[in-house]
Amino acid sequence: MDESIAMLFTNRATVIEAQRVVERLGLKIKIRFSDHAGARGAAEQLVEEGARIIISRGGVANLLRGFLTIPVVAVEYRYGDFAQAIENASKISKKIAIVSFNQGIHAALRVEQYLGQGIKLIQIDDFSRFDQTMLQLCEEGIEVVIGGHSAQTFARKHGLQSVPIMTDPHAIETAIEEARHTLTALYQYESKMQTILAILNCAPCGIISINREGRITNLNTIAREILGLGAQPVDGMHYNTVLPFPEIIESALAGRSFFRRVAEYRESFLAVNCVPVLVDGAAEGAVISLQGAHEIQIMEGKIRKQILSGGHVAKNTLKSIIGSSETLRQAKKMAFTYASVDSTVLITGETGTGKELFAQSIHNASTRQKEPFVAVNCAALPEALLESELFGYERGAFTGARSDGKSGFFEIAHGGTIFLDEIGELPVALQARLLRVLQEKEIVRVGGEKVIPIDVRVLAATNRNLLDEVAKGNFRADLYYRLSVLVLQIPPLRARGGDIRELAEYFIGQFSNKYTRGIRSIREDALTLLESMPFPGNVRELANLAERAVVLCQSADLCAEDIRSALVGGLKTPPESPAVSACLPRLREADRLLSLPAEEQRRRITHAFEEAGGSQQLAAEILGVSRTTLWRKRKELGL
Ligand SMILES: Nc1ncnc2c1ncn2[C@@H]1O[C@H](COP(=O)(O)OP(=O)(O)OP(=O)(O)O)[C@@H](O)[C@H]1O
Repeated sequence: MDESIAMLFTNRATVIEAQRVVERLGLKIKIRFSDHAGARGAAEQLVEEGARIIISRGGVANLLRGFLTIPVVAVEYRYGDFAQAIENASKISKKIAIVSFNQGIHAALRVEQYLGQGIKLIQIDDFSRFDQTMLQLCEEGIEVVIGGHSAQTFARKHGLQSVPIMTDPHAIETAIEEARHTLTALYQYESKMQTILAILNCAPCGIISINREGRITNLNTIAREILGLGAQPVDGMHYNTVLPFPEIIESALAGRSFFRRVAEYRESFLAVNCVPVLVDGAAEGAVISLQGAHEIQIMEGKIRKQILSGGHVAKNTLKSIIGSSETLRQAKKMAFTYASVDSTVLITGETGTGKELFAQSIHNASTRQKEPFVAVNCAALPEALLESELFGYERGAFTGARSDGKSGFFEIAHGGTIFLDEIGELPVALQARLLRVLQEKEIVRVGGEKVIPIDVRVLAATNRNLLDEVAKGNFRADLYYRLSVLVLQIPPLRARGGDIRELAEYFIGQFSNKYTRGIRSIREDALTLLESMPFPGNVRELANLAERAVVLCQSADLCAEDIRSALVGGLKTPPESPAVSACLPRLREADRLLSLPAEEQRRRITHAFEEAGGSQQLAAEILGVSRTTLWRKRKELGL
């Protein structure tokens, strides 16, 4: 630390005294002599050499404080210094004047009172007054001047005798002590400042601090980026040259805090927080934090992704779609093409054909693949809940609403894809809202007012003929056209020829692994049987059948008999006849379910539920329909 202290004196005696002190204390402090004229240059040189604090005396200390930006410590004049000087001066003449800068005057006053000799005491605060002071002293008959280096020089110039004020070594020691304390405080202050700067620069938002006058005292790199300031120096500039929301800042300077204010800035928006810096209850300045709307959206997306990881991801890709029939290959090719654009796709096809599989694959082949994929089954949620689930709700929107509100599926899907399955089931009132969202690309939460911009690709699916629904007035024509910018038709399994074989092998292999059944092969009779079946529940039905057959299979070769066992009401009853034809009516029964009279449908569904012990999934499997079809049916039938 001592290397950062330097001494500069214009009096050789003081230099010698200081050298003695420094040597005695074993310090490494630089000591320089300079005449009065060269003091400024000598001080600047010392700063260049690394001095962080300078010790000087009297008028020179005053002079240095005027232009140096580092602290200057003055060696004090002491009572004894003056007493000694007066004694020396008295030997020359009794007509004595002490000419001192203000620091010395208090010690000198005590000497005058003590001696009571009518010694003249002159306080000087500016070099320019020396000449005039000496002239006046000559007129008054003064013969000896006691003073520092400057006073002595001027006294001699006007023909007066001069006596120096010597420097007490203890005063030098005290000055060194003071310099060390000041340096320690300076280091602590700098370390705090550097910490604050580091905090500012690692904060994920722009931060600006201003003083009471509204002048900028600090701003971090992100604030520069947000405000487009480049490297332009802004310290000391008034905030209104860069920040266009004076009402918030002025209120903060009056002591109020603001959080999450939205301010317009260059055709975009900024989220602004602004808090006053309070000292003894009064605002001494303010700190403003800024976030660009775009950055907030990116951050939100990342957070959402972290929170939702696993929950809203699409697992499947085009590669996971099994089957090489021409119709399926065409559908895959079209899906791949659709993945390269951002338009809405309407995916149509019978239940269980793989519409969601295709939706996931489109998402995963698109540029949004790293963003959320949110699948919503419009038929599976009660109408009353669907709106708030889709669009979210604002704090206190309805009784029981979580106090902080909730983001809806559209917000969750921000940056990614939303898959609206069973879109044909969307209530008409929500159809109008959805249309607005698709057109405006922004949502307003239920019970809220704030417009939230969203960037979401919409994929919708239906197993209904939507145009028929439009004709019946159940589906808005404008929404239909908005959704069907691109259409992807997934062919039913019966139109895919060889796919049944491929899929059967795939599913049997999968379930054999899952249940560790060790099935080595699938006998040709099993595959032929499967190929001869109509599969109204399409791939889902085939997968379910394969699962049951694997569980029932007792050997390493899965045969037609295992398939037949699986067909008969699932795991319970063995088939009465091994003939393929005997199996078909059961499948067709499932197929027919949907066209049976309502009463019969009701009976069968109730029965299936009883059989399934209340499980919707199992009941759907027993009936050979998808869960959502079953859900829809139950809703229609009021079950
Ligand atoms: N080509 C395929 N390859 C592998 N698995 C498939 C294929 N097609 C469908 N599946 C599987 O069949 C099941 C049903 O598919 P998916 O849910 O995508 O059908 P969906 O048409 O959306 O049905 P719904 O209309 O009932 O919602 C899923 O388990 C899916 O993984």
